[in-house]
Formats: sequence, structure tokens, C-alpha cells
Amino acid sequence: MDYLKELNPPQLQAVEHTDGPVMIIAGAGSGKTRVLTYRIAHLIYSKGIDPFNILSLTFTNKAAAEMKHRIETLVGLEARNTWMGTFHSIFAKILRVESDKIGYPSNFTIYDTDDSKSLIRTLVKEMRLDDKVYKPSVVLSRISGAKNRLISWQAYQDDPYVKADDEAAMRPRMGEIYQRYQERLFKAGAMDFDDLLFNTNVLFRDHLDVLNKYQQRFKYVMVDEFQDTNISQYLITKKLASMHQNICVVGDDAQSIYAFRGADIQNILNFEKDYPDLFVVKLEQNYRSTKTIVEAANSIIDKNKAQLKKLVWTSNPDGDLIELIKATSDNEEGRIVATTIFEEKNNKKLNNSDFAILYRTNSQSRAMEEALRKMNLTYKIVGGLSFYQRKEIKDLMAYLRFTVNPMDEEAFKRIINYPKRGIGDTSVEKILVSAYEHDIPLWDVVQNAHSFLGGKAGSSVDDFSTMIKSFQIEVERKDAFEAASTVAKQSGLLRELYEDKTIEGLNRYENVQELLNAIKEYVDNPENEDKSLGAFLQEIALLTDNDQDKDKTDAITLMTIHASKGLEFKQVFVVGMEEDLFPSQMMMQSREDLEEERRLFYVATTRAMDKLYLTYALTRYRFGRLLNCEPSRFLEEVDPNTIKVNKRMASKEMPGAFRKEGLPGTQGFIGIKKQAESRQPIQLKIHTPSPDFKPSNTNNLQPEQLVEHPKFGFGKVQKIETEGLNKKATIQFEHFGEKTLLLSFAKLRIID
Ligand SMILES: Nc1ncnc2c1ncn2[C@@H]1O[C@H](COP(=O)(O)OP(=O)(O)OP(=O)(O)O)[C@@H](O)[C@H]1O
Ligand SMILES: [Mg+2]
Repeated sequence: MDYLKELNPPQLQAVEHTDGPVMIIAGAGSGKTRVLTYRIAHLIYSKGIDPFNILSLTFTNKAAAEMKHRIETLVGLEARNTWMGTFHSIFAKILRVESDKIGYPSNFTIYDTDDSKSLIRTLVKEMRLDDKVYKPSVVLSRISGAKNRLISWQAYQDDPYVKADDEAAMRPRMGEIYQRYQERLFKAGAMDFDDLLFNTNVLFRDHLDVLNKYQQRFKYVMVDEFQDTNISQYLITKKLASMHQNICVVGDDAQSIYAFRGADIQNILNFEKDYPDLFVVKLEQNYRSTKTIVEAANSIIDKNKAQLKKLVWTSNPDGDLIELIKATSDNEEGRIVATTIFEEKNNKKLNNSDFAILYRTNSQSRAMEEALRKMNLTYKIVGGLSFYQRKEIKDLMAYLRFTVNPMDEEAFKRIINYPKRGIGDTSVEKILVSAYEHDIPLWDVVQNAHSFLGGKAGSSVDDFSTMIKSFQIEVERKDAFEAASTVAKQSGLLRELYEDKTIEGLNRYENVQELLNAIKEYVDNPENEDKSLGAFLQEIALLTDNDQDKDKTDAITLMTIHASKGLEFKQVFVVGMEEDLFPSQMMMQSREDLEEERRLFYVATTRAMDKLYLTYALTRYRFGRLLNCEPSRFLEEVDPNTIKVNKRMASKEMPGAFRKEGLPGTQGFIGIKKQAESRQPIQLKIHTPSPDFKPSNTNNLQPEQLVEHPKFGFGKVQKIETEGLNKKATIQFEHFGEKTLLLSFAKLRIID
């Protein structure tokens, strides 16, 4: 076959070894995803396997769509019939068919994070607990963590260690909330994201006939990004493949970046134990990036202790050195990135889509966006506050959800009095409480609410339920688009938005129209067999933030590093390379955390094909304050032979104010500049803190005291000044000269 020529010998081996368990653990850009794609094509084309018998699990829906598309070009339209998608979307599809086995309606709702938090907030209130202690996000992450480890609420409550943990955290009633949360979800005919995995496990555990059906169906199982599967995902996959044992997993332990969500590197190690006759393939040649980038990435990941050693090399050209760019502020960082893209585009005749800007946290996009807009560069943000998280969209979606599943409590809360129909919070609470306490389905209570509400509120609720019933008839008779259009109009939602003539109001109106467009597109797409509203809603609930690049115009991609996994771009900017931002301050509790941050840095650098830029700012607005920043320790870990300081920017004069201030972090990198220009290996004079380094309380710091700074080393305090709310210390450092540091940010150890 011709397409097999597009593979190197080990890749070919992996593609042709179709039967029995196969594992490929290999570095970034070595063609793991390509192997999976070609393997599926090969199964269909050469082995005559029915695409319906092939299951492949990808990390994002976007990755699945891309793979499908590629397979289609290799073997034709038949490829559409393979089962391909994220764990969540595939399992939701199965659960929809089998829901009755676990007591759920087939049109169950999928709660997103906001719905889950809102439910938790309600529960905490009902239980009269302090919502500062039982913060919805904290409670949810605790529940989510338990579910990802397949700990049911019963097991949770019975486990003395878990209990002790919660008691230590002053949350003794956590187990009870978990229980109530599950009960309420069940009553609402709803599952949260974690339930999609948890309940699939339950389904397969308790219904062997169902398991057997899917085991027979999935003769071939494949998993991409295997390093980021959690135990719950792994168990389901293993069960599904256990009949035919034709399972192929590919991944890279160096790119495992979801430990905080329960992903477990242990899965890779267990895989060898679970399948003793495992066929292991090594891929070592990187096809994606230049030599410089591959060497830099290798030098970064080398610093991690916990990793499976592997070789990554490339026969690609050396390419340009990595450019290190220093900016005085986050806004200047944005401007430099935008200007550089503008110039590179013109010089090298590149498209916008050849560029990506990657950051550690979503909020960093703002400065980038402003700068790109000023230069008229088209961009798209992947993730962040996405279309489907906007209020007006959630409102209409809630109407649609409630019509399809009138037990959906969170949808109910959103729409019962929106647009306003004179039903106050007390009435709503009464409805919810009677449903909950008397264990009557919410919809039944709503339909009979006039009996206990009376007055205006009672008749309003009556009108509401009559309206919903008329929507339900629409949904039964019509396709998703027609039904949704009726709902948008007759609920009063469109009118409400239409009457708001402010720019924001107009935008919201257009957004709702845009949602209707999307539903139309869904209905018109021949690939979607089920054109019902229920089917559309399920598809939307499973769209992860990472998938929403609907518009296909040529745009620069802005995204978090987490979302960039598996992707590649000609030129990549990793911005905000600063201590406390990347590595993230939030995530730095232990050595393992630092290693996970480093793997994230490895993922970021390995997205680049031709050119990589690392940028940092000396000041940045965070948490509503202007902070001084230090360059990230990761910058020192990159092989100095692969990096240079961007000369144009380095020679640019910094504004006077910054020069005088003598901001921390500048000195070491001026060192870099000189040496990089003469192409010598870079030696940074950054101080290594004493092993017992612990920042002291500097409230009473006095002149003449001796201090240690983690980067600048030892120094003597010259003077202390107060400016507004900020206290500054001028310190004479042994090797770094005099520096003025803001005491609220500088980490100093007082030496007594
Ligand atoms: N044998 C090959 N010949 C030519 N190009 C190849 C070959 N193998 C892989 N590539 C190309 O190299 C790039 C990286 O491949 P791929 O995305 O499959 O790598 P990966 O190992 O999945 O990377 P990641 O770890 O980042 O997910 C792609 O553009 C792919 O088309
Ligand atoms: Mg890949």
C-alpha cells in the first residue's frame, strides 16, 4: 500500500502489528498520533475490518475530527463510521443507550461545572453550612477527585482516612454533601462530567450482558495521550478490550500534565503488568521540530527525575535559535509579540494560523488580545469564557434542556423567572423544597404548584408549565432547529434581548441567533442521523472548551498550554515566563508539582515546528495589583546553546522609571545578552538558595540587617522606604549590586 510508505520502520511495525496489545511511549512529535491514524486506515483498508468495530479515544473532539478527516482521505468516507471521540463523548453515547439499566432517563442532562457549583451552593445553604468553608469549587473538586478514583459516596463516608482529611480541613460534613449531591443529580435526571465515567464503570460492573455487547463490538481499541488517562478511564478501556485484547495505547510520560485531575502515570507502568505479551514500539525520530527546538526540549525534560528515559532526535535542519524576549510590562510583552508576528508574517509569507501564543493561565490573554487587535491581526481564543458559557446562551440552553428533561433542576432555576414573570425566590424555593422533601419529581410539583403557591405566583407557574408542555409537543414533532426557534421566540427570551438596544444587548441578541444558526448547521449536517433536540443538546454538553474553533478563518491561536497538547504550529510564543506564573505559584507544593510544571513547559516548547519564542515581563497586573516579576527558573534550564536574546528588543531602551528602579531579575539576563551575542555557552550567576531557605516575615526589617534572596543571594539592607501602601527595601547584594525590592513580593530570609 502506498500510504504505508509514509511511515518509518518502527511506525510501520506499530501499524502492521494489529493484533494483541501494543504500547508506544515516545517523545513529542515522533508520530504517535500519526501511527494511530494510519493504523485505523490500515485496519479498514487492508484487513477489511468494519469501522463500526473500531473504537479510538482521543483527548479532544477536535483531535478526533482531525483524525477522522485524515483517515477519510486515506481510505474514503467509510471511515466516518469508526467510534472516535473523547472518553466523555463516547461514554455519554453508550450511557444514552443503556441509561435505563442504571435508572436514568435516556435524555439525561449533562451538568457543566457551573451547574454543579450552583447545585452545591444550594445544598450548602439547605444544610445551613458556611459557604466560605464549604466553597462550591473546593467541594466540587473534592467530589470530583473521589469519583475519578471510583470512590462512591458510600465508600467515601465509610473511609476513616478520607473522613480524617475532611475533618482536618474543617469540613466534617463533606461526605454528606457528596451523598446529597448525587441524590439530587439523580433526581434531576442529570450527570456531571465525572459521572459519565463513573456511571459507565458502574454500568459495566453490574451489567455483564451490556459489557459483553460492547466487548464484542469493539474488536480494536486505541487510546491517544494515554499518559493523561485516570484510573476510571483506564479500567473502562481495559474492560472493553479484554475480550479481543487488541488494544493499542500511545503516549508520552514526559507530557503528563493532568495529575491534578487524577491522571496517573502508574497506568503506563501497570499496562506492562496487565498485558505480559505486550508489543512495545519505540519511536525516536521527531518529524515536527528543528534540531534546536528538539535539543532545547530534551534539555528541559532532562531536569526531571521521574521519567522514563528515552531518546528523541531529528534529521530536520538546525533552524533558528530560540528567542528570549524581555518586556518591561505585560502590555509591552503583548506589543512585542504582535509586532514580531506581523514582521515574521511579512518576511516569511506565513499565515496567521501558523502562529500560536501559549500561556499558563487564561487571564494572560487580555494583553495579547489588545495588542493583536491594535495591529489588526486576526486571532481566536481556544478555551476561556467560550460561547457556550455566555449568559444569554446558557439561558436559551436551559429552556431547551428543561423542555427535553423537565426534571433538570439547574435549568429550572435559570428560567422559571426569566424573563420576569413575577415568581419570586421564595416561591422557587418552595417548589424545590417540596420536590426534594416529598420526593416528588420536580416536573410534577411544577405542574401542581398553584395548589400550594396560590395568587399571582401560582398562576404564573401554571402559565409556565403550559408553555413548557407546548414546547415539548414541538420537540416531538419537529427537528432541533425548528423546535429551538419556537422556544426562543415563545419563551420571551428573544424579545427581552431585542428590546435592549445597548451594544451589549445587541451582541447578546446576535449570540442567540448564532446559537440557532449552530443548531441549523447541526440539523443540515448529513453526518448527524439523530436530528432531535435531545441529540443536539448532548453534543453541545460534551464540547470541551478546547473544541470551539468553529470559524475557519485564518487566525492566530491563543490558548493555555494545557489545551495545546497534541497540536503543532510553525511559530510558537510561550509568554509569561516568570516565577510564580510559570511555574505556577498555586501548583508548587512539592517536587512532584514542580516536575509537572516542567512537563508543561516541555509540552509548550514541543508544539513549535520552526521557531520558538520565550517571553517574560518585568511587571504585570495580577490579582488587581501591579507586581514585579522575576524571570522563570525554567529559562535557566534551557540548553544555553539553543537560545539567544532578541537583539532588537534587548537594545531597546527601557523607560526611565524602570531603569532607575533597578527591578529584580534584570541583571542575570543582561548577562545572557552579552554572552549570547558572542555565541558562548551561557553561564548564569543566579544564586542557589540555602537548603533550608524559608522567607522571613519582613514587616520589621531594618537597615543594616543581613538577608538572603533566592536569586540574588546575600545582601545588606541599606534603607527602608514607604510609598503608599508599599514598603520598599534597598539592598546591596554581594554579586548583583544594589536593588530596590517591594517587600510584599520579595522573598527574603533574614539572617540573624
Ligand atoms: N514518518 C513520517 N514522515 C513524515 N512526517 C511524519 C512522520 N511521522 C510523523 N510525521 C509528522 O510529524 C508531526 C508530528 O507527528 P504526530 O503529531 O503524530 O506526533 P506525536 O508523537 O503524536 O506528537 P505529540 O506527542 O505532540 O502528540 C506531524 O506533522 C506528522 O505528520
Ligand atoms: Mg499526538
